[in-house]
Amino acid sequence: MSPIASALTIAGTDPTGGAGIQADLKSFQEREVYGMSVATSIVAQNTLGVEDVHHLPVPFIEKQLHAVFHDIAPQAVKTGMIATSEMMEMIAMELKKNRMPYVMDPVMVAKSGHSLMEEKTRKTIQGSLLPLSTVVTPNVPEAEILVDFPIKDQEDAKKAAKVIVEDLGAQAAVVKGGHLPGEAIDVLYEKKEYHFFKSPRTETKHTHGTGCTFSAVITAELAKGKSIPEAVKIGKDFITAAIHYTLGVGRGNGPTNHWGLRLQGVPNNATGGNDNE
Ligand SMILES: Nc1ncnc2c1ncn2[C@@H]1O[C@H](COP(=O)(O)OP(=O)(O)OP(=O)(O)O)[C@@H](O)[C@H]1O
Ligand SMILES: Cc1ncc(COP(=O)(O)O)c(N)n1
Repeated sequence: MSPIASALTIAGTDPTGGAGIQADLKSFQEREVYGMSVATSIVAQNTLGVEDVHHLPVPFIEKQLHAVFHDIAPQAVKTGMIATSEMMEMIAMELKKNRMPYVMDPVMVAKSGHSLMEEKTRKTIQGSLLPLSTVVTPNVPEAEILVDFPIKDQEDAKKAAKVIVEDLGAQAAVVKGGHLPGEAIDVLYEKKEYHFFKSPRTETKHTHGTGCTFSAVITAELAKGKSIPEAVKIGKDFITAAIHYTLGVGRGNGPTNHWGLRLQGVPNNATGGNDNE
């Protein structure tokens, strides 16, 4: 067993720290997992919206990945914003060479409405990254694109999670309930079973980066060797507290509180890494 667990995020940036790589690193740190990051796109954004996006050249993203893999082997990896098919195909090749638990957050559109993924890339996912994933964590609009049918309620979310696993080839899928009315219920489908993770809905506009944070915590817990349902449970508790203990930062849709769960006195369960070498 490695002395400590480490995790890698491959994603876009948010200079205001609420979403993307910055939110992922804060989440890894809170779970006492050593965090590493590879940037795919530099995004000029804040809590008011996305101003501009600069994609890094694919060979440069590849160099960053090599820099990590040649030095510190992570025990788990996640992807967030992967804007182009070329990026996606290169990352898929690297993940095939470096196998470890892999969480895919299929980021497509920012809450502010700005597209973070080219239209044609939405289809590339299915043939490249999705079948490699240990857990896929779409929100409702993303799941609708992946499965190609509307999701109006929990029954539809259940169907979608099953299709993502049984037809599209992910090991497990969590369809998040943030965009459905009522309680915030996330549906996990894994090993032919459903698990439901429920929390009251907090009435707030400060939900910037909730999906990034949730999937980063799942990644951190898989790096420690937790099972998928255990990791999702911790992810859900973490994001529920992060939304509840709002910081009130920012002029728009503010970030969540990454130390919210700590305020409830919940231990981080730090353990050694899950050896997958
Ligand atoms: N208002 C809320 N109150 C409580 N939980 C919420 C709320 N909104 C979202 N959640 C929870 O937050 C997590 C992320 O869900 P959401 O559907 O917002 O993801 P997302 O749209 O991908 O997020 P983002 O695009 O901001 O990264 C899920 O566990 C969801 O249930
Ligand atoms: C780099 C990056 N990744 C993901 C999101 C999604 O977060 P949200 O939907 O809350 O804007 C984002 N805004 N920026």
